Amino acid sequence: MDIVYIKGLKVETVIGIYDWEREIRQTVCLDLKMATDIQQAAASEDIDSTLNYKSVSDRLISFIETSEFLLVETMAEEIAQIILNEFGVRWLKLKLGKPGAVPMAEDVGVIIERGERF
Ligand SMILES: Nc1nc2c(c(=O)[nH]1)N=C([C@H](O)[C@@H](O)CO)CN2
Repeated sequence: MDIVYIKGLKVETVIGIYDWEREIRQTVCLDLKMATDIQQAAASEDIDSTLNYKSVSDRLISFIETSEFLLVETMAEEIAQIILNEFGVRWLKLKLGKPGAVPMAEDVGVIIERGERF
């Protein structure tokens, strides 16, 4: 199993449970590992033979920028389902951080795995 990854993808969005959070945009930061097989692309150098991290990034940026979730849990789950359903990924690990949410902490958030490893 090979991995295509995206690290430190930062997107501004409306997220949070408090009234004041519904009035501002905050940064969420994604680290994403997606299982794939890179051998065909490595041999052919054909971008269509692999998982295009630019395409995944663009889709997620668009989705997150227009979303208005209360919880990071819900956003993480929805992101995972987009990757599994739209990009044919069979397993992923997603870290979704909300840096700045807890001033005394460097970062807070969730880490989830979805799908089956192969
Ligand atoms: N497990 C979670 N805990 C908290 C969340 C969350 O989304 N998941 N959200 C908040 C607030 O919105 C917080 O980010 C504001 O500081 C608190 N706890």
